[in-house]
Amino acid sequence: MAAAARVQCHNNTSLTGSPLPRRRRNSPTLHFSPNRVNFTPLKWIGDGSSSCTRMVSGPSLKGGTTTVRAALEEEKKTDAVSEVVEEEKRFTCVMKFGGSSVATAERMREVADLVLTFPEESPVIVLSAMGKTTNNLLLAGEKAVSCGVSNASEIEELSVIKELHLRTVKELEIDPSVVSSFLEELEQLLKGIAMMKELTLRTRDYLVSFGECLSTRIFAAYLNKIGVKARQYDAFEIGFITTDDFTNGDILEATYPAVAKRLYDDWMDDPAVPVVTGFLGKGWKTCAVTTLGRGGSDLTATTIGKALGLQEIQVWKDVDGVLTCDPTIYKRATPVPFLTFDEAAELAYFGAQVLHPQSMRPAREGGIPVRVKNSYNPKAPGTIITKTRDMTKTVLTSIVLKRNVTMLDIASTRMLGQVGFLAKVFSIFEDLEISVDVVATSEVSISLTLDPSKLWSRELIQQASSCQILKHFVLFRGLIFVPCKQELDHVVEELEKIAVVNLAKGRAIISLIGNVQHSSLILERAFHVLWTKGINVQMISQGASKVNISLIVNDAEAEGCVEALHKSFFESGDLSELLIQPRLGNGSPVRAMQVEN
Ligand SMILES: Nc1ncnc2c1ncn2[C@@H]1O[C@H](COP(=O)(O)OP(=O)(O)O)[C@@H](O)[C@H]1O
Ligand SMILES: N[C@@H](CC(=O)OP(=O)(O)O)C(=O)O
Repeated sequence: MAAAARVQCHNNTSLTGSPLPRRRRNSPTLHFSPNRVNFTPLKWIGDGSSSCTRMVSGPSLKGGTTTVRAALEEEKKTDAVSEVVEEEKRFTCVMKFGGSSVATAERMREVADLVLTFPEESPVIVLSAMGKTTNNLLLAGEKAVSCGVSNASEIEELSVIKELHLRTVKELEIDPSVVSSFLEELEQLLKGIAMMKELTLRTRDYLVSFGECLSTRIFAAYLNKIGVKARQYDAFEIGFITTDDFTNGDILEATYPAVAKRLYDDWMDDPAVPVVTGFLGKGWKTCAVTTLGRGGSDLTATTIGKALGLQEIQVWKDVDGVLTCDPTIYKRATPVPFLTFDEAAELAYFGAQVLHPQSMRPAREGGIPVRVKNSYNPKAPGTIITKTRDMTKTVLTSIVLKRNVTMLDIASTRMLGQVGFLAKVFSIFEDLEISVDVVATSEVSISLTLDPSKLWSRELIQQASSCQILKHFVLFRGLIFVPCKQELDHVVEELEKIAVVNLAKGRAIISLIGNVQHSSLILERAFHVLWTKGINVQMISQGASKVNISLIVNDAEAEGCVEALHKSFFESGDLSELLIQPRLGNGSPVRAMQVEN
């Protein structure tokens, strides 16, 4: 990113393959140059030949501007030049900042500085809600259901949200009216929930949307204040169309052209850095605000990346990239420099909070690299995620833990043949809208695990830090979900019509993300480690994705397993050396001669 991007084109030939819609011509040509805290004319450097070269950034403005004018006059605004001029208006990247990156006024300032340190970029900014605001909104909503209308204004989390946002605008010295009407509306909404004594999924999505609506308004106002022209956008107003699955909306195809058109049209009319709400969309039938699932701002960023055909998607977090395991589980986790979309998607699906499970899809489809960076440590190289990478020396990339998993062993009562049996089992899960994570089958039985975030009631009770009985609950993004016994009983009841069911709670999935081409080496290591610790693996599955091997163990033992596995795979020498030294059963390397034989 440090080097200036150069785009070369030949006169009278258009730039081919541009994913951008055609735009009005002859509009003023503007370039995002944050060093000057304003937009400046782009620079051109004529090379005297039949081709012209556009310098996207560089030290001198003067000569470049003259050259543009000369070129425009000389060429009488030929198609080729017009195309180059249009090309210049492209956004180059999307920069998404998560809640931890914009948790306070100071952090917002740092993020603005960070954006300004990339003068060669013409970014679209995506923001999440400040700090823990989404969790606080959810908790406030839950409390409102039972607190009574007269107490709704006193909900502790509402005060925390108000205080944080008012303090932030004050510290950033921007007009409080940017947030005040939203905060009043939020209070009214909580009173409404208290009056109805009900919090539907639709209302819940509307409620949490306040977080991103507030953070983006503050940040855009701050950029404007420091002289960088910025424009705030609510994603649900600019074409983010989703399914009507409240709390878990899926982005629909219509989103891509709609978002591209809106952002480009606005830029052409009045150039300004777009600051877009992450996480939010609009249901295509209901037209109500939807959310993309927790952590959904990553998906917003990759969707914009694909829509605009950008060069890069950056997701800025509070860690030095994707790490070899969750640093809150084992602190000696280290950054993984390169990942494929498949590895990242698998890692996210199997529980690594660092990325939204669906977020890799648009990036993969658009072939756009995703860079995971640390906004607290921008110098760290981070992780770059691309379609392919050299896997020859890769054994294991990362270890992911998904906790509080329920495992079901389902054995056929032989009322159905094998094919009918599997189909019936899965149709039961489909009817009950319960996701299955890991599956292992034999002719007459099937073992599987259920996705805890789907299975367990959405009822929130309290924040993790104050809970004494953590082990009995699903912990998800700092919130605790109480188990919904009814839901589970219902699954078992349905399955028992065709099978004998054994239900085991308190399990964990340890996913080994890596090169499954070397599965024997991975499994040999993993089983050796677990055997040494006296741990029995209860189920194993090698995913069709070719990047994941999942092991099911008791939840209580899971963290210890991750730590031991991490030590063995990442802290005891370079495993790739073993790839050219196949081992004998006793663990000793085979001699080169024997390999050749
Ligand atoms: N393999 C992993 N690599 C990096 N972070 C991980 C991993 N697994 C879990 N995490 C957690 O994900 C967090 C970052 O994700 P998230 O909280 O969604 O960031 P943000 O809110 O900034 O987008 C980290 O602080 C870390 O605790
Ligand atoms: N604010 C939403 C969306 C999001 O993406 O957040 P973050 O980027 O902080 O993970 C959430 O907490 O789920």
